[in-house]
Amino acid sequence: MRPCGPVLTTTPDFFADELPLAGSCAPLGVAAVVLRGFALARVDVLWPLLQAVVAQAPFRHMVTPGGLKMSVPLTSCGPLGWTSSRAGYRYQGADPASGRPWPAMPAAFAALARDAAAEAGFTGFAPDACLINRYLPGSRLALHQDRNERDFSQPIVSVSLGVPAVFLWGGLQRGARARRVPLFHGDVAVWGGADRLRYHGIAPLRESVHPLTGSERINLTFRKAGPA
Ligand SMILES: O=C(O)CCC(=O)C(=O)O
Ligand SMILES: [Fe+2]
Repeated sequence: MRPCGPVLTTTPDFFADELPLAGSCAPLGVAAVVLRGFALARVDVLWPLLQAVVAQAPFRHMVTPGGLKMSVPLTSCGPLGWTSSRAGYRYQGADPASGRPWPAMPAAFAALARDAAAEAGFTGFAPDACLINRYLPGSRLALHQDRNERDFSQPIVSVSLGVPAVFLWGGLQRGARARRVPLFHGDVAVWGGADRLRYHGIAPLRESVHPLTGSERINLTFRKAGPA
């Protein structure tokens, strides 16, 4: 992993501080890092590809196994898509809303995930799932582990677009105190190895405006979900 500077623990004024951070890197753990602005130079390519994915598989609110409507609507691309329902959390090859396969993962998405993983020390990352979350002001994601994947030797690569958010970075136990780490447009968080099962979440999104996404934050989470 490349050398990392100190973690930014306060939220600076949005956007004014975004560009100076680009290219720096903030350690989250022994095998976890935020690569500041890693995706920025690729956004012009990623954004229209994302619109095409969402046109085929629109965002939808899923229901938790406990019967609650999730506050963050989501969709997926790639061979496998993460789903939640009364029956539990699982990866599926078809979009339950349409019965059709999820849209293909654009090559530029997979390349970004591979390159960010390599930058963080995980070479050869080949995601088979890209979960896409859409946050509106007030949307949040409760602390959770990403643990529906088969192979925990593979990292998680998480790309932030649009309005900044506060990433809650916890421990290996649910009760551990979570650090608050701001994530900006273009930042890529990567966690694996000893940090692969760290609890994490997103604090309620603040009201803000970004030139690309308006009041929204979009997150792309790349995983290797299926068998090797
Ligand atoms: O939106 C984020 O940055 C995190 C998303 C996440 O943890 C998930 O979808 O499992
Ligand atoms: Fe997660």
